Amino acid sequence: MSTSEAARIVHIGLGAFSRSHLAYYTQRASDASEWEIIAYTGRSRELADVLEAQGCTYHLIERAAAEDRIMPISSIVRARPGSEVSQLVADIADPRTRIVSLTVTEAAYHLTGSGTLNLQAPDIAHDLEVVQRVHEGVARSADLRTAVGKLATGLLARRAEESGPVTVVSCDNMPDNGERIRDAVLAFAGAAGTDLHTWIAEHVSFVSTSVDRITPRLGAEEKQRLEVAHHDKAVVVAEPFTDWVLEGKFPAGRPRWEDAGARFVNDLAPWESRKLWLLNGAHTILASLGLLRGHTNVHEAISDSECLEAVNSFWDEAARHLPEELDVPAYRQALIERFSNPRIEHRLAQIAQDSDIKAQMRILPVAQREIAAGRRAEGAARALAVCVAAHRYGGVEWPTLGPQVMGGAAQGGVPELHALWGGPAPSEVEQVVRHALDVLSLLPVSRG
Ligand SMILES: NC(=O)c1ccc[n+]([C@@H]2O[C@H](COP(=O)([O-])OP(=O)(O)OC[C@H]3O[C@@H](n4cnc5c(N)ncnc54)[C@H](O)[C@@H]3O)[C@@H](O)[C@H]2O)c1
Ligand SMILES: O=P(O)(O)OC[C@@H](O)[C@@H](O)[C@H](O)[C@H](O)CO
Repeated sequence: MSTSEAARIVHIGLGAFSRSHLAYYTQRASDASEWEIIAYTGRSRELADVLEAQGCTYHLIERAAAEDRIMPISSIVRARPGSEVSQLVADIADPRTRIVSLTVTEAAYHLTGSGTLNLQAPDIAHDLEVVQRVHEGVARSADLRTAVGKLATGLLARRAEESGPVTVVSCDNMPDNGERIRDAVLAFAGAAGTDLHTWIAEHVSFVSTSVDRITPRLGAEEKQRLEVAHHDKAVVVAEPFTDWVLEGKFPAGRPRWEDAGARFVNDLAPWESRKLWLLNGAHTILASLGLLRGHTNVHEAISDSECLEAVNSFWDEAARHLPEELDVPAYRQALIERFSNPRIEHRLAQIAQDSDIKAQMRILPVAQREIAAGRRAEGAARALAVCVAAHRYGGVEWPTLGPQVMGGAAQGGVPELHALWGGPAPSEVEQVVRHALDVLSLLPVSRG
């Protein structure tokens, strides 16, 4: 319930996931009545309009293989389109705001391969120009496009209004997500002519998190069916499993998310690697190879022995770089069951979006660790090769694809693999590319 005294979480990137995760944990905290979420979409307006028209409440359906559990959610009190930048900036600067959270997709951070803000990215360059023109009095911050630009501008306004400390929480599937958004904000502010280092060090905490709950985008038919059944145009469907691991301080307070199962740890890195490599890495492999092999959903792809084998050989390599205490065998077993849930329609095409950026964060680190340990990284190499193949040749039948990929190898490897790799010496890249292509050529494609 909205009260003017409630502490606020300003969320950027209202979508399916923030509604199955952040809103769920906040609603289930024992001090939920003291908190409210004001949510902005990243850029589209439809969901904000739909939610506002129904009082921002909606149903979360936890969909198990056997049955549904339905939960009304009401922790969001305002839903606005990301285009309302002036209001978003004012909300970030408002002293009632204690947390700013994000789920805007990995691509929205506009990072280079090494994790720094890409100041040349067209949308970032656009926003830097807007900030410059705002200083000159000839533009409004309302014209900002990127989450980084909006967040940096909101924090600048908070500094000007002396509204006190605040915590930024990234819930996007990226390693070191808190550190990356902090560095991106500092780089953006610096490029815009403002040094925020000292103020941020004293007033803003950037918390890193690992978020885990499969929440697919609904297909049109299912959306319509659920709308009729629940009189709700904004139903969210997620798997029953959920996990949230967080590292960092909350100087302005936070909801008691631990009451809903969240875990606060001193070192997020192993949790994050387990989740990003095993779950998201496997998703990226399934999306690439599964689409090439004619599948539509995750549960179909995981039941294909070729896909399962590709996932398992990548997992075997990843597991060597994860601590025993995290019980990787149990997590792997649980993942197979989660992926196999036939009532979760998680479309491979959705997961395959921006798969080049995702592969850099989910698969490449395992390949690099394996090579550093003197091994051939066969599973990771095959995974990277299928990502590149799907990215480059998606929709093309294998008989055409095979010779094209092999032709690329003859010319010194697939250029996208080189671009993806970024790290080790070229000879190692060649070795992995060749091996990956050998493996690829052994993968028969069954369609229809
Ligand atoms: N869906 C899941 O299962 C899941 C699980 C864990 C983490 N996540 C994280 O949450 C993110 C969002 O997932 P979702 O299911 O809510 O997706 P969604 O498509 O339902 O919502 C995405 C949100 O991000 C915004 N956005 C997209 N591209 C953007 C861009 N370039 N710049 C600014 N905003 C942009 C959209 O406007 C929307 O508000 C994922 O990319 C991932 O990082 C999702
Ligand atoms: O959301 P993305 O696009 O980063 O990745 C697609 C899926 O791998 C992802 O959404 C998983 O379902 C999720 O990370 C599970 O917790």
